[in-house]
Amino acid sequence: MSVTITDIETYDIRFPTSRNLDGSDAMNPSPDYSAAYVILKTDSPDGLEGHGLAFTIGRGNEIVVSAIQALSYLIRGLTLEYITSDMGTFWYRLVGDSQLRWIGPEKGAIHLGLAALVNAVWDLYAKAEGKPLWKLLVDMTPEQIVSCVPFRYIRDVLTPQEALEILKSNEPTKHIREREMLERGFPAYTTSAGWLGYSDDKLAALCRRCVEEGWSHFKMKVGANLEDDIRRASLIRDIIGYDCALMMDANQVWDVDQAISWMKELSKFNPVWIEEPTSPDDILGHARIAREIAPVGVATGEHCHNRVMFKQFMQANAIDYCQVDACRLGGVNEVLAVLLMAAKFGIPVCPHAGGVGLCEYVQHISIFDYIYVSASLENRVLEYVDHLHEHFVDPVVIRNGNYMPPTSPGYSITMKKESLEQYQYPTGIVWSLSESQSRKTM
Ligand SMILES: C[C@H](O)[C@@H](O)[C@@H](O)[C@H](O)C(=O)O
Ligand SMILES: [Mg+2]
Repeated sequence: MSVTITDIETYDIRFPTSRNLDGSDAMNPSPDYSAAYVILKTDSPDGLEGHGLAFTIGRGNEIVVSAIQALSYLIRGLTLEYITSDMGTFWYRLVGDSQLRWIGPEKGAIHLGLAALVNAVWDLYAKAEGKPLWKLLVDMTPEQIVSCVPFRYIRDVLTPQEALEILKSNEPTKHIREREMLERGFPAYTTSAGWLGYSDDKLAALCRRCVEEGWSHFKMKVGANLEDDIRRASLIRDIIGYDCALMMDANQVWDVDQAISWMKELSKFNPVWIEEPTSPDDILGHARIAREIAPVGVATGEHCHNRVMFKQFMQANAIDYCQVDACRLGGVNEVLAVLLMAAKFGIPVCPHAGGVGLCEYVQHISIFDYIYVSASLENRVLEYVDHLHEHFVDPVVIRNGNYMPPTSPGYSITMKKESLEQYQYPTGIVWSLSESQSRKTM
């Protein structure tokens, strides 16, 4: 039975995370985790909907909501059958609108809006098929997957034929890895303790709790002040020891030379990687940093806005870890392109998560990547952050520091109705109350 997308609803959802400095780092001292949220309404008698979001950190979320609205005419009235008969062409249709393309192309707010919409379509598709997204992808043939991938601009490093070969080589054994995932889950690391705005006491208490909960991989924020970084890294190492892995994240604050000298100081804490050491666009800068601070690895991706950027990072030996982001790239289709390129280059994919809904999204990506694309867990860990999961209908499940595969149909990104109401900006109760309180105290 065919399902038609009849309407597109958008929501500006913001959580006041800056009040506790959750999510704070050297570049972003007070983020309000936010979602430019979209619901695809359909004419299905059982109320089938597709949900998607793009993550932002507060102000400007309304711009991404406008981007979704601007793109929505390209989807309204289409049937799911028509879209899924050729997902690749559908993706080019969204990315190819000549007038909208001018304000990208394939980057910035317009691409974030596109990501929310594309992911909403995949959510709808997976729900209609009655499968979680990772399973929908795992059950596809290599040819079906390749037909979803945008190869434009990346054929010089990965042809459709090569992509097909990667998938075909893993197809006969994918059931073994699927069983393994269902039993053990996908290994994760936690960023929950290491936010820059947390006091030493809070940092220490959270690290202790994470060790008790079974975590063995930790990420801390660095980059604002070297003495603070050294003190905090010693504190963390005292608690987690040297058998656990420690990652560091500078969120783009350094120049290239500064990144190298700073990391020479911090390398005694044996970090696995330094993340976003400099501008996310400086591919050759990352390559130099990677050369000069090895064996500490270089990771980036949460601000890597399209597959072309990732292509060049990989070609230039500028990244050791590829941190794809489910809604910075243009949704599932473009993520598939990056997973396949990473497999060809032998670069581990460790997606960016946290934020709001990013953990819910990327668990599907990593599980699919392992089962069908990379077939390896070596050097692969998926980020986890313990915030805001209570707002989702189908929140992530963590067991012993591993993500357990979602079982409900869809992309796990559907937010609870009451959360959408309460956190809508600026009219939801959470924001209207704080507005009236601040007026009273003026
Ligand atoms: C502002 C955000 O919390 C960032 O600090 C966060 O995405 C971070 O870079 C991460 O890697 O989780
Ligand atoms: Mg980061």
